[in-house]
Amino acid sequence: MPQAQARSVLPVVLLGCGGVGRHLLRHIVSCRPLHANQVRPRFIAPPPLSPPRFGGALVTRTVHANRFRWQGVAIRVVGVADSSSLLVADDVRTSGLDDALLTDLCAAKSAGSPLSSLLSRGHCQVFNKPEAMGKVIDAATMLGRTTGLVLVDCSATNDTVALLTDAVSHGCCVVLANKKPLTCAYEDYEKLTSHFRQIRFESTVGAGLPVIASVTRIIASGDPISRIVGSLSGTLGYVMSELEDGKRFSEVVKTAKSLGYTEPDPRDDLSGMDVARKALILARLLGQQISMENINVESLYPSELGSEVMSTTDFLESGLAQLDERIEERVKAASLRGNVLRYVCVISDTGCQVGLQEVPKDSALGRLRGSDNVVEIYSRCYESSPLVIQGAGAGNDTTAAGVLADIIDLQDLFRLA
Ligand SMILES: NC(=O)C1=CN([C@@H]2O[C@H](COP(=O)(O)OP(=O)(O)OC[C@H]3O[C@@H](n4cnc5c(N)ncnc54)[C@H](OP(=O)(O)O)[C@@H]3O)[C@@H](O)[C@H]2O)C=CC1
Ligand SMILES: N[C@@H](CC=O)C(=O)O
Repeated sequence: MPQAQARSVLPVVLLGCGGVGRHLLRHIVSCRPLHANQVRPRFIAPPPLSPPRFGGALVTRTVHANRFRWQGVAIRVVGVADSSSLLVADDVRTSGLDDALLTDLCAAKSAGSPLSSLLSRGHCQVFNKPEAMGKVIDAATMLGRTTGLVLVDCSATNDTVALLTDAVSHGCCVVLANKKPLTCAYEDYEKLTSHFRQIRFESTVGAGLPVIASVTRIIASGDPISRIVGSLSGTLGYVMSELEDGKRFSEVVKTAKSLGYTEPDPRDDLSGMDVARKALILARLLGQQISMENINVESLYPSELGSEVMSTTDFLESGLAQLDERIEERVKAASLRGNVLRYVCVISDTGCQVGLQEVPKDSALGRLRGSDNVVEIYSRCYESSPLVIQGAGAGNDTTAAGVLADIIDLQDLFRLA
């Protein structure tokens, strides 16, 4: 029978409360009962055995009862930041933002209100940038040395790299949905991942799909991975399969955005850069010391429609439609040959490429529908029959679920309360 409940408390600071960040907060709140009662055996070293006084059988039972305790987990959200400010609990060492406040925070951000609109609720403070980032470092320094802290990056910016690296060096853990900190300069990547046990980034590739976990396990087993091939963009997968049904490119891209599949600026998807980032994350995991410049990337729009020339809004309102005709022609040409278009990523010892390919309609890639990703991993053990991972590869819900699973996966590094 379980002994008295022991609990790990995981203090969390969330960077970014957009589509993914808000879903994460909702998942944290709704999963509290599940996590509190997590039935996971935890090994507790038994006390040294004294000579049996009451006979062997009794001693054996006592040792077993002591060996396993049942552990629950409590996630304490101590701070939430957006692009301009940080909402933080009054005393991050002892308290978090309560669930009612987190729920209201999600509603306020969805309605476009600033985090400061929640100040009247009490037990929290708001700091605006740049002071806000200093406060995150203060919390990371203090909690990293004592209880531990998980810094969760659900932003879509390069600006968090220094902060995350600093936090890791103070003993904090990091969980990423944001791919940019892992696709920065190689030296920065090395620093950030130098304490590999403290960092999780499953959702950066394939959203909630276990791609990183599978690659990491194969590497750990000494089975050399020779090639990874796949369709790693939920947005481009959705767009390409909708085009087969005769829909207009500009319309399906807007729908993909409304479904939460695209990056904040959909040009990140259409340029191939988002897939290239995923390819770089996987290639670096395989030990390749490469950077973005080493990846061949095919963009689906010309530089005249780039972010240096027009805003995201202008691109969506007028730029996107300029692409309809040329994409439609490519789809039709492929169809005449019995093929469909898929945005394919290939990572091997000889290089990384991401781009549009014609593939047979009845192939594994050709059969993909909607936002599904598919990844084939080839290694010595998986050479003639690759390991295949397939399923929903984008969306706020599944991505946030992947982030939450990563946070929970860190529980063994945290103290029991
Ligand atoms: N959607 C998906 O399917 C998947 C998404 N991801 C990744 O998840 C991340 C989040 O995506 P999504 O939620 O759609 O993006 P959103 O644009 O909806 O949200 C981004 C959030 O980050 C905040 N932010 C911007 N800069 C900073 C900063 N310097 N510090 C703290 N917060 C900041 C924004 O603030 P403000 O509210 O003020 O604008 C916003 O709250 C992205 O990196 C994306 O690539 C990964 C896998 C799948
Ligand atoms: N925009 C991305 C989201 C996940 O990384 C995609 O479409 O795959």
